[in-house]
Amino acid sequence: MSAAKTLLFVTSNANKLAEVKAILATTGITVESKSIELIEIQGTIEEISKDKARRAADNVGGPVLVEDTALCFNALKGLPGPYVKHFLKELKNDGLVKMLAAYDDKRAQAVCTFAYCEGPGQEPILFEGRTDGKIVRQRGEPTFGWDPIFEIGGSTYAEMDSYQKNKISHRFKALQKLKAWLEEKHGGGVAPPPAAPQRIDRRNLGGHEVAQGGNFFDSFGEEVKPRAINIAGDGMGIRKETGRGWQFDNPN
Ligand SMILES: O=c1nc[nH]c2c1ncn2[C@H]1C[C@H](O)[C@@H](COP(=O)(O)OP(=O)(O)OP(=O)(O)O)O1
Ligand SMILES: [Mg+2]
Repeated sequence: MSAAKTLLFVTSNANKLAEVKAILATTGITVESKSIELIEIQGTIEEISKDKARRAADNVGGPVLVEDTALCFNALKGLPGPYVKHFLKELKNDGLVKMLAAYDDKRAQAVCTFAYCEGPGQEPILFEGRTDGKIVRQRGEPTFGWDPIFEIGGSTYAEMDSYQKNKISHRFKALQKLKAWLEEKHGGGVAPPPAAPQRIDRRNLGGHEVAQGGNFFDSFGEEVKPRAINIAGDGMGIRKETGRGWQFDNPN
């Protein structure tokens, strides 16, 4: 069976989903989603992504796409890497910055690894994207994970609008490879992107879309309840219920 033009992206992260949808919006590939918090093993980035894909395929009983993101500090030989989620949860961005205080080398790599698995028992295929940057003190809106501390070309990811980030990001680069592979599989059947890419504000995650899959979690381990709400009458947003009350953002 050939790869489908509709992908079922299994993730618990609403921000990832929003970026994947934005990046693939003009390609003719439809992204459906299911929110499952998959067990993540210890190992290399590749081993973790493949295992995640197998678990997701077993869970849904069909073709799935998953993704694992790592943030690799040069001075720390690639750590925290795929374990960055736990570091971020406990130490926050400020603590991640402090981890490099003893080192002059602030270089880091953002690594995105998509794993596509055709179904239970099938070998997952990997598509990896890497973006070089450096770790700086927080700048920009803390909308998505470690975006405020990852700087490239003078701006942190968090200081860029979604269009800028999605042009250079680790996720974009990985999806380019996935797209090329799908095009090959379909013999050119996937539509090429139109000239002008769609501009999507990644702070407005589209409550309707992300709400379909179930529950999402942020990097701090708190459940995010996507709701369709209208902020100032000009967009959709996410309403986040935390122990501290309601917030209108989703920082994971
Ligand atoms: O572009 C990004 N910019 C900033 N932060 C990011 C990005 N992409 C992932 N992140 C954060 C989310 C999580 O704290 C960790 C990856 O962990 P990771 O296991 O891949 O994500 P997750 O558990 O939130 O979702 P999933 O259900 O797809 O595994 O880095
Ligand atoms: Mg995860």
